[in-house]
Amino acid sequence: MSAPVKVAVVGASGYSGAELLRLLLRHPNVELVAVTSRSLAGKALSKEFPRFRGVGVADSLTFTAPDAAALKAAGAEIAFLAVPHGVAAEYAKPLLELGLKVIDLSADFRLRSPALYEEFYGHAHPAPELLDEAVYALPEVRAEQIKTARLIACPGCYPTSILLPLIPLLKAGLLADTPLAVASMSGASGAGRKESIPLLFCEVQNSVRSYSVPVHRHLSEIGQELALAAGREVKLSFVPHLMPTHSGICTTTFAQLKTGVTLEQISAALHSAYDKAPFVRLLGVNQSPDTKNVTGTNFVDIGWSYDARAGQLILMSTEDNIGKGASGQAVQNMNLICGFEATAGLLNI
Ligand SMILES: NC(=O)C1=CN([C@@H]2O[C@H](COP(=O)(O)OP(=O)(O)OC[C@H]3O[C@@H](n4cnc5c(N)ncnc54)[C@H](OP(=O)(O)O)[C@@H]3O)[C@@H](O)[C@H]2O)C=CC1
Ligand SMILES: CC(=O)N[C@@H](CCC(=O)OP(=O)(O)O)C(=O)O
Repeated sequence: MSAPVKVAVVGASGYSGAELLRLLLRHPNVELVAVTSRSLAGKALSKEFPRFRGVGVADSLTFTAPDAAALKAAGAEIAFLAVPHGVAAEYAKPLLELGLKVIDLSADFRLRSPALYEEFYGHAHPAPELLDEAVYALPEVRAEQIKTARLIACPGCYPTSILLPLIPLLKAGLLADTPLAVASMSGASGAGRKESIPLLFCEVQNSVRSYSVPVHRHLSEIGQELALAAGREVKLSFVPHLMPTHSGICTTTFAQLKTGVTLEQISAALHSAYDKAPFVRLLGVNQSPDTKNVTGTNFVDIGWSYDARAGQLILMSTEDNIGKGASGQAVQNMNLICGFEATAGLLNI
């Protein structure tokens, strides 16, 4: 067996960072060499996350302050960036210059257009010169480009659940050119591990609420990727909701079929796209996916239905926001870059 790849996690104290640690500590082809956090620098990893005690190298790792040169000196070949957008680009630049590959979980390299980034993120792009080479890394859609990339932009959590059912249908030209409507619900870990009154247990429990209407920043990347799939602009409304769970995303999308298109054609397009995709589970017609079946995994479960009375196609998908929606997908991308088994380290259920 070849030597394991040496990896570092920047932002290892956050929710997606900790999920990366969980996956990487048990990955058969990976050696975790550095974990960073500004606030926890100097603290032992297994003191902050006792669940990792005794697992792999966890007991010998201590958080360090994030510094590109130090990660290089630790031997890292790949750096995962699990830090906020706006910040990630600042780390990506020196890491790439030092010869590391970068797998970014933030939104910094997802959009092709710096102007679109500025419109949706409220500040100028910190490293527009890197946008051309970054790959929007949905492994089921862009595997060949991911394999040779040195800068990976992992898709957002909501977008992953929305794009996977829609892309094959748009590519096959099965959907009418009418606006799509999308409603998604996310567990609270989607908002990150930060102090915030609206995210306190007592504020979140027994409550489901929509937010960021009418424009959530994920509309930018969803629109970009749907347009690439359809070869035309695709209009959509998107309403996210916060639900009182730790994690999980449940998405429902309403679309209209082109005249004459049947549900059998929808099923065929989805099966043709995903029958060989190890992390997309097609549940079938009138089958509702459930977040509890994907929590802690890298799976996306997809069901679909047709409401003949309203003339609406209904696409239903579930995933774990920090699994397939973030850290699982990031590891799936690493597996592609490194030529590992597609499922290496990811077949936890
Ligand atoms: N949570 C989720 O479901 C998903 C998250 N993402 C993306 O992943 C990234 C991380 O998200 P999440 O894990 O939720 O965030 P958290 O708030 O839970 O964690 C953020 C991490 O980044 C570190 N950090 C914060 N500011 C800086 C800074 N200026 N420089 C260096 N490190 C910093 C924090 O540690 P410290 O402050 O100690 O340095 C912490 O380790 C974000 O870009 C997010 O949008 C993507 C998909 C889903
Ligand atoms: C519940 C919740 O608050 N979710 C977050 C999802 C953010 C996220 O993870 O954003 P990226 O995927 O772009 O990195 C939000 O809506 O802002």
